[in-house]
Amino acid sequence: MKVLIIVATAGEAARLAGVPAHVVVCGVGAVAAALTTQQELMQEPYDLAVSAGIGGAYPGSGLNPGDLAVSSLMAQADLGAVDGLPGQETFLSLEELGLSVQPDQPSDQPNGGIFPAWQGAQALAERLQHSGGQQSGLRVGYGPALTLSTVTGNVAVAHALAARFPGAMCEGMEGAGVAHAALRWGVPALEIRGISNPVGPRDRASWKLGEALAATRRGVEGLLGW
Ligand SMILES: O=C(O)c1cccc(C(=O)CC[C@H]2O[C@@H](n3cnc4c(=O)[nH]cnc43)[C@H](O)[C@@H]2O)c1
Repeated sequence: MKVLIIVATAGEAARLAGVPAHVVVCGVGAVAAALTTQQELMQEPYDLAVSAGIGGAYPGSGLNPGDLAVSSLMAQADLGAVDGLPGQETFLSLEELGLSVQPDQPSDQPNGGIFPAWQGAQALAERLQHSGGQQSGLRVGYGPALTLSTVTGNVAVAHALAARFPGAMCEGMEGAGVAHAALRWGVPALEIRGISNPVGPRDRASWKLGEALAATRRGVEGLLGW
């Protein structure tokens, strides 16, 4: 299987050195990720496009820093509108607004920026949990991977996002961009995130970057059968 791996930063790419896949650094954010994915898919055919790197774990995911999240879907979770008075705001998704990221979709089936993951994702998560996980204590979660342009910085918003996406595992800033570009090329997509921090109040000093990067590599190696 020929795999394209998109990471946001050079530090994330360095920790994937030597893996048998094409690893590309896109910069931070879904737009950067989509543009880079598109550019790579235009140049060569791939069987799978993967958004990989560090990420936050949602409350209720059961994941802690150093664990691993494998996506069941990639969602651009902040696409929509906020309605209502201050303190009583509700979020309206693109689907609720009758809008779509795919202009060719029938108007009664809008795509609100939610992209299903590669069909092998769940089996990968189970395999990683049962093989590597048992030896090293690595916990592997399988569920929605949310993409946001602004990192979530408080518990209330973290819970609201987790309520909108039941079973939400992780938050990053690129996954839906990779998935959106891949969809346009008919290439399956997947997101793999090593957990660096809980989603919520910003406490950058406590992030477990080394452990998160190691978990990301474990996930990528498991995917590539390496
Ligand atoms: O200093 C900060 O507040 C800060 C906030 C977000 C990310 C960073 C980075 O240095 C890494 C950028 C990279 O990290 C991913 N990431 C990691 N944790 C989260 C999160 O809780 N929510 C969203 N994104 C996260 C993201 O994909 C970026 O590419 C520093």
